[in-house]
This record gives sequence, structure tokens and C-alpha cells, in this order.
Amino acid sequence: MSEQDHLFAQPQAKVADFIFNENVARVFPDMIKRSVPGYPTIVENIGVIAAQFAQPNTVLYDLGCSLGAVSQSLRRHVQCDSTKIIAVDNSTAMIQRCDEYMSAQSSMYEELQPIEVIEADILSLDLLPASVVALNFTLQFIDPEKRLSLLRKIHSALHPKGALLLSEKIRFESQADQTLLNDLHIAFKRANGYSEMEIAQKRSALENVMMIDSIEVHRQRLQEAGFTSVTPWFQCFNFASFVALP
Ligand SMILES: Nc1ncnc2c1ncn2[C@@H]1O[C@H](C[S@+](CC[C@H]([NH3+])C(=O)[O-])CC(=O)[O-])[C@@H](O)[C@H]1O
Ligand SMILES: O=C(O)C(=O)Cc1ccccc1
Repeated sequence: MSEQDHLFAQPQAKVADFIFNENVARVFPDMIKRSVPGYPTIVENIGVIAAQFAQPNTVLYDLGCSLGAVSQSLRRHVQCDSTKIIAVDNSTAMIQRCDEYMSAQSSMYEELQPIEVIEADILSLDLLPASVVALNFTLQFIDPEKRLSLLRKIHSALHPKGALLLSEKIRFESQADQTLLNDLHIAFKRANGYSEMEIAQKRSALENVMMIDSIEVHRQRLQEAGFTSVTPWFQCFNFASFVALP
């Protein structure tokens, strides 16, 4: 079991930019569950959706895998011949723990899908032919100017019957919607035990690091990258998940 997240509980003179370091990795399962409404539902159903798109002799990518929650869901749900999961993250703290969890699982259950855990920047990674690519709350941490070329690279690697599974925090073009859904997200955090101080300091830590797009911007960019359909399959407050088809 992971520790409870108290990273922003004490007042800080100057809140530093958020980074995925050892302190974050240690509390990450607790942090993401209490911060992202719908996270357990999204992770579980990415496995269910992936099972519909997985093709033999292809890779299933978990890009920005953190501790590998999506990879574990893929392992639970996808039973397709000769597929391999590749989980990638550029945070040393995350990838080391992810590798430990996955290796422990692999040695306990021999029938599990093979998995490779790689420490790398997904922007400079060459992709093998893939049928499923999951970007579960990862694109929002990529420099906005580099998002289109990343999506183009993913589109080029995708099997015609494959899918990109994209989850993101989203902003709303209507100010009324933005205010309502942002307030509801804050209420969700409060209901999960975060104080006003924790909520405010984390918001400030994320300000320069996590750039949020609207559904319309995502749709447009995905189309420009070559995707022919973009279907939202889940939304809870200002968090959404999409299936994009090549
Ligand atoms: N350029 C990059 N290359 C590789 N990894 C990156 C890069 N930029 C950021 N990351 C990694 O993307 C992950 C984003 S968290 C994903 C949750 C996970 N998918 C989950 O389903 O639990 C989302 C969140 O914390 O809101 C972090 O582990 C970063 O190190
Ligand atoms: O906490 C938030 O406000 C978020 O938007 C999501 C999040 C979750 C975990 C790490 C970074 C951001």
C-alpha cells in the first residue's frame, strides 16, 4: 500500500514547479485517486477497451506509465496472441518502482503478457508497430508545441484496427462551464480530505507544468495528426477519456 499524500499540507514560502520525483512516486497511487475523479474507472476500462483493439504481433504502449496502473489493467484484460506491453516514463523514481511491481507480478504469474519497462522521453522514442497506445493523463505534461508531432508519430505506428486511448484534464470554452466543473473538481478534492492549503499550493505547483486543452482543441489536433474519429467514452467533471481511431 502506498503512503498518504501530504506533499502540499505545510505552507511553503515559494511553491516550486511540480516534478515527478521520489516524493511524488512514493504517494502517487493515493494522490491520483484522491485528485482525479473517475481515475479507477478509467484505468479499469482502458483494459476493457484495449481488448477490443489489440491485434496479434503488435505492441500495446503505456506512455507516461508512472507506476504502471494502465499496464496492469492491460495485463488483466487483454488476451491476444503475441502482443507485448511496453511501459515508458522519463521519471527515474516512477520507472524504478514500476519495474519492481511488474517484475514481481511476472514472476508470480507465468501466464501474464510480457512487459518491458523503459525509462525514456516519449518525444524521442521510436515506436514499434502498435495496436493500442494509452496516453493516460500524460499529454497534458507535454510541451503544447510538441503535442501534434507526438500524435503524428503515434498515428504512424498504429495498426489500422488499433486505437489511441487518451485521457486528459480538460478546460471548457464556456466560462460558465469552466467555473462550474473546476469548482466541482475542487469539491471532489475537499471530499477526499485535501485542505484548502493543499489544493491551492498544488494548483500553483502545476500552473507552469500542466497545460490543459479543451475537447475542441484535442479533437482538432487529433484530426490534424490523422485520426479519423475521436469519441469521448468517459467524463467526470473536468476529466475526460477518448478513443481515437486511425
Ligand atoms: N516526455 C515524457 N516522456 C515520458 N514520460 C513523461 C513525459 N512527460 C511526462 N511524463 C510522465 O507522465 C506521467 C504523468 S502521470 C500518468 C499517470 C499514469 N498514466 C496512470 O495511469 O497512472 C499523470 C498525472 O500525474 O496526472 C508522469 O509519470 C511523468 O513522469
Ligand atoms: O491534482 C490535480 O489538480 C490534477 O489536476 C491532477 C494531477 C494528479 C496527480 C498529479 C498531478 C496532477
